[in-house]
Amino acid sequence: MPGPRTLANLVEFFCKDGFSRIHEIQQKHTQEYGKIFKSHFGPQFVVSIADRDMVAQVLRAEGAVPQRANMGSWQEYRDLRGRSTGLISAEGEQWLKMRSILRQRILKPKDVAIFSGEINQVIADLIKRIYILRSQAGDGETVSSVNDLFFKYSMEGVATILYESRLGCLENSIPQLTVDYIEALGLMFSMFKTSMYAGAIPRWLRPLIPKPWREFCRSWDGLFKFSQIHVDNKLRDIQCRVDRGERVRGGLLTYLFLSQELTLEEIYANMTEMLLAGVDTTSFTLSWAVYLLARHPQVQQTVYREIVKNLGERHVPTAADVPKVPLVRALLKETLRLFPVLPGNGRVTQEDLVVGGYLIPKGTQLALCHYATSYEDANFPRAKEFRPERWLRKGGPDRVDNFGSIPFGYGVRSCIGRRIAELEIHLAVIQLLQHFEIKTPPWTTAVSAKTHGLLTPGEPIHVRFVNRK
Ligand code: HEM
Repeated sequence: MPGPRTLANLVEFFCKDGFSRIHEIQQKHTQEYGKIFKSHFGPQFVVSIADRDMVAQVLRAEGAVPQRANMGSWQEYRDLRGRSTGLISAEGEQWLKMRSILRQRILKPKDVAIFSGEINQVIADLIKRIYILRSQAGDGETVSSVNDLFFKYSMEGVATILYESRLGCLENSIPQLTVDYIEALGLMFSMFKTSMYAGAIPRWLRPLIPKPWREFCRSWDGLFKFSQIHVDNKLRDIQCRVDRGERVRGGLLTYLFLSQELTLEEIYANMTEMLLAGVDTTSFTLSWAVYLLARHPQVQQTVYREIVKNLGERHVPTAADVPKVPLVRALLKETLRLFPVLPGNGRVTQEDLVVGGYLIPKGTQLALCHYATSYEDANFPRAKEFRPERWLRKGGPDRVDNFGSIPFGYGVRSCIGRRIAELEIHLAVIQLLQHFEIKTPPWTTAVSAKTHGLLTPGEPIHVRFVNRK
């Protein structure tokens, strides 16, 4: 099997900061070595697959308990601190148990549709915040770095559903606990790269290169601490109500606490990992969606017209309204095709497999190159262009069997927070367009993507929010 030489790969990643260009390297390697190629990352051997049909073959063949990657370093941290694993880090029976409990509460659209009201309250705060930020700008319209704003929105939105409580991220003065949390999350975000180093550097080298592992542990400490405080606060509240003999109803956390299907440590771990998985992913996607709308006024106008026609200028939408505006859904799909938050995903083969004519032994780490397949003209005609309407056509790319763009993954191990993210983004896009015409300030240039664990906007995105006439 062809592939880059080990030394070339090490130089590319560790000396030329290939970690921030993983998406481009995927495309480059695909052009150089074909749609299936091998690479070495430190001690890790990886087979990369950048072909839609081969990706489909691998994912369709997976069993009841797929493994995404070697989570040794995550597991080691949890053992060190006596913590449980959550959905992302757990494997085998432990994962299966937690997944089957959590999937019953948040995986179906109707499970999260009930949170429309809570999310709309967060959106009302987001819009208030936009008015405040705009009024502070020289032109009275520009919000600098919507990345920051949407980060706060996503965090508030996810936390509202996960912790059943508000954090105050969109307030003028953010509570200290939340500030600490944002810091912990920032640390966690910077951890992605550290995490790769921590995983790639063998244990015996740690005394010589201690920083990645130390930072890795420090960021996890911060994340667990934040989550635990919020979970404990909510659980105390629930317990008081139970003690008072009240009939307690609530969302996910209330259910998990009262049903006792998960241990307290498992609840902490899952809340921590879901928050980790849910904030940046959603905020980057919303930032890109708004960026694309600003740069494509014609598309924006078409989406806006559909909203006004089918929902009205001021109607506050709920999840039930989203199917009435198919272009909004198409916008999200097209945004995630052009900027898949996870530019690549992984699977460890559970059986020997023959893919692309090669025998891949059981236990091999596969890298599924979603970024590369998303930009292939054969999968998506004029793939570089932003054309949300491509997702509307019958028989178009939005087929269940199109593995060219699967931004939430596929199968039993796919993203469990998909419906939460969609709800947050769909409702926010509708209301933002109802309130504002979204434009780019004349002084801004194109923003490119970089990989930072996730595919993120490489620079701040500045946007003008112009009042609708
Ligand atoms: C636009 C937003 C999001 C995108 C693009 C995204 C994408 C993904 C992808 C690609 C995976 C891997 C799936 C696979 O291996 O097949 C994943 C897993 C996961 N996501 Fe998301 N995600 C998003 C938002 C969220 C949110 C809001 C949450 C939680 C509230 C969340 C929680 C998780 C968890 C816990 C996993 C691991 C599932 C498991 O291993 O069983 N994600 N996500």
